[in-house]
Amino acid sequence: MTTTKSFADEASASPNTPIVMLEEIGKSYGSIHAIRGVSLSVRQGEITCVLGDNGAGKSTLIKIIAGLHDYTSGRMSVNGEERHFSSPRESLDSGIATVYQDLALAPLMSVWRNFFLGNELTKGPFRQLDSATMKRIAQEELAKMGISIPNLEQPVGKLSGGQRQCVAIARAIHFGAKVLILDEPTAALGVNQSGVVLKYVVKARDAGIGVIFITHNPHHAYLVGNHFVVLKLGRVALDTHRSEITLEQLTTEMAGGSELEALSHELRDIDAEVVVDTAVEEDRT
Ligand SMILES: Nc1ncnc2c1ncn2[C@@H]1O[C@H](COP(=O)(O)OP(=O)(O)OP(=O)(O)O)[C@@H](O)[C@H]1O
Repeated sequence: MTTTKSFADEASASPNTPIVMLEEIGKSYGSIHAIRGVSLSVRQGEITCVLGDNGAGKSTLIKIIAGLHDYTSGRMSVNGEERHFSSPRESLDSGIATVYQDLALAPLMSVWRNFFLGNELTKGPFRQLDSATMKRIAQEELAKMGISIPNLEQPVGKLSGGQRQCVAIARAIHFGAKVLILDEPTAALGVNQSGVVLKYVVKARDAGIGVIFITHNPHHAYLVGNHFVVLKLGRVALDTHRSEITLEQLTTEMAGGSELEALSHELRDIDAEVVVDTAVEEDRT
């Protein structure tokens, strides 16, 4: 299916209607079920955090929404319309921008060139690059997000990891993203840099974007999230609103939650058996 509607056409959608909705989505690779029965809603001006350990199915979920893989069961709708993306371009044209951990930036190119990478502005009959306008817009857009990069001529590779994430987020918003998928944006960053990125994630939300924040860090998720979905072995283990969970509960859930509790019971039982066995041994002697 290749309907490519601009999100500008969807301005009348109610803020409470999910922009992207996954219902019981599943994806199998042959006999391997990467995810099963996953439901998720992304709403305007909300941050939905998707948490999960390695192999939980986070990447698979991103790939489906970003148009890299089709799903094999369930239903995905964008603005109420069922969609099966067959390319990343289709997802992007539907207003969904994905910022990957390894960022699609060209490290040796200047910050402003990276900002317009693939969307360059031209002028005149010979379509020369309109560098002056691109620099001005990049400066304005970054300033709007509160991102201060004094020299936009410097190669983007010279920026800190956090600044690079911020440039990628600002770029996605400028080019009309209504949904922003952030793939572990703080995974490779220290505390300060993570803080900078989380601030811009909140700014994106406040600009009315629906954010999907993929992370394995419950502390980062809880700082910014409105909604939390924990994936385990490809299934939803927890789906809850911020008002219904504390950071401690979220952290416990991520650390293994009920499995840890079951394990501690088992260990206690083993302990008790050892005590009984020892007592019996002592009685015999
Ligand atoms: N192309 C594939 N072919 C076969 N199995 C796959 C494929 N991609 C993912 N899987 C399996 O699906 C499950 C979910 O993987 P996925 O990469 O989505 O998890 P993840 O939460 O993103 O993990 P990580 O944080 O380690 O990247 C895993 O068991 C994985 O081995």
